Amino acid sequence: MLKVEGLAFLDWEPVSLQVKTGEVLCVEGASGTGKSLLLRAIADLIPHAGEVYLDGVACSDISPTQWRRSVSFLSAEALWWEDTVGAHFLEPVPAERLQRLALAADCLGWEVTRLSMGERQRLGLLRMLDRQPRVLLLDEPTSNLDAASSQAVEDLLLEYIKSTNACALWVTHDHSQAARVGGRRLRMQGRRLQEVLG
Ligand SMILES: Nc1ncnc2c1ncn2[C@@H]1O[C@H](COP(=O)(O)OP(=O)(O)OP(=O)(O)O)[C@@H](O)[C@H]1O
Repeated sequence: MLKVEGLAFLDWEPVSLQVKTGEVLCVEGASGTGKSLLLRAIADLIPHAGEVYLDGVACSDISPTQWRRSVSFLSAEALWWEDTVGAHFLEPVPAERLQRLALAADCLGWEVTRLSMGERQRLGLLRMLDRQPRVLLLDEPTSNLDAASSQAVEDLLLEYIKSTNACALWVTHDHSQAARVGGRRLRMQGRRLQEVLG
């Protein structure tokens, strides 16, 4: 479904990989090894060589807006550009989703400036799902969350991926999270991406 061929950025070795429908591929590696750069290159947010295909369609053959709507990058620190939370959403957020992530029922009416780091992260995730992406590029999606909130986010993401036939590349520093959510695991080391065996 997602095919990355010879994707090269800065002086990292070219990356080739495939992520199948319904699959979650975890990316681990020490800080500064290039995990975020990899996700940003796949989302076409930074200059790169090589090509990325979604269901056989090359990124270079469609508009950047179309690509990023389908292949969505979630930063650990999501940006907010409107004054209120709700102005960032295209559709009403189901009350059940807010409740699952322990978010207040009225939080869409809040000013963005009042949000805690954890609220920003959980709402950033809901904003991404609001666009119904096919590929989720998740950069430490639970880095600001406590254990219970992290579990709720993992459950929601896995349910979304399964029910919509999406797929994900999931960057995490948490080995237990990688074991819970991922099948295949990859590691960034020495400017190259390697498969973690066993
Ligand atoms: N435009 C750039 N030019 C040169 N180096 C860059 C550029 N952008 C990022 N870097 C460097 O590339 C390296 C990898 O950055 P990246 O954000 O991908 O790391 P990471 O593996 O996601 O780290 P962390 O786990 O700390 O989030 C860092 O040393 C960063 O300073």
